[in-house]
Amino acid sequence: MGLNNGKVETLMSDFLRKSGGVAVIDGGFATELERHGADLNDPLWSAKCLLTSTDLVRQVHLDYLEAGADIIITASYQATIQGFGAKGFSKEESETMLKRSVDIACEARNVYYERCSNSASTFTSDGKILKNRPILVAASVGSYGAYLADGSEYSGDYGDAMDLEFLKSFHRRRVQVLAESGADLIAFETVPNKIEAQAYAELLAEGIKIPAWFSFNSKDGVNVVSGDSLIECAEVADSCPKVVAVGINCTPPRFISGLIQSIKKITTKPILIYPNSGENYDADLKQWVKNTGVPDEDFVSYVNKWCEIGASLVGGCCRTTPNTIKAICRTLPSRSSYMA
Ligand code: MET
Ligand SMILES: [Zn+2]
Repeated sequence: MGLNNGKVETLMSDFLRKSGGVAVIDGGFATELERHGADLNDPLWSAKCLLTSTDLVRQVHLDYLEAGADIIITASYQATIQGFGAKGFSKEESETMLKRSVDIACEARNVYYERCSNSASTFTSDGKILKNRPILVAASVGSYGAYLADGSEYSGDYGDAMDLEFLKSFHRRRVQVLAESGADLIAFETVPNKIEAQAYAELLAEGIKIPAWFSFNSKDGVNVVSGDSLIECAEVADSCPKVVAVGINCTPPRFISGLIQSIKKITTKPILIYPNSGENYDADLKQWVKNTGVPDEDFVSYVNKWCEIGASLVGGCCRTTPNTIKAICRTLPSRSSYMA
């Protein structure tokens, strides 16, 4: 076992200890860019802003840090070499764009640390949190379904012909580039099925030098969106030494407690959760629509319960905002010490 392995495996436990046991992940990234006027109706979705609006990308990262997030997730969710290629970019240019997503997040972290050291208090009059603390940059990898940009990250249905080698070769170079980019870890987000989890696990074993988290999505509170067993998906993550946290994102808040209970039966790794606002994505309309089922009242009121039953990383996904993250920080006992 090389030097790096030791560091890889303890990154998250060290970070959580320094963060007081619970760490805060940022909130919706793409939907926050949209709230600021970005038009993401494009196969690249949020990654389009890596081409057109890098200042806005940096600003949204900074807004989340100032709202109290300890982990910021890069704009690379839908950034793929194949997706950039379809727009006429060369392989080299596409790789530069992937690296840029990490550079921008690291720049935001540097600006934030500067603001912290120049500020007399940790809580400014306009409600910003300027507290020097460990901050991680997580390089986002969205699924093959996200690249397809047809909503299939919410169906997980890649057809019967899909195979593991295809998915591995689809993601391989992207994962290698992000792993060498200066990010602290890779966030495999919104993983919709078991075969994609297996592909990621096998890619990590190909000499990737940074750790990763696996975060699945569910639309029934029992299985992942494809209908594959969440337990089996989480077992894939659990068996992978470089995976330092397992959990759920972009899933309605009302399902989260049950999903945490399932995951904790099969792993002792830290559990992460960052639900969406409880609305559903309509792939045809390309819009988030209110669901007609059980209402998801302000999910912040559930956060301490989720931590009591086993979550140690909490944030928000689509349609959540810096205000959501601020409210999460305010409600966590370990964080309220430096909140006004
Ligand atoms: N980190 C990504 C974002 O917030 C996750 C999207 S889930 C569809 O944009
Ligand atoms: Zn989401």
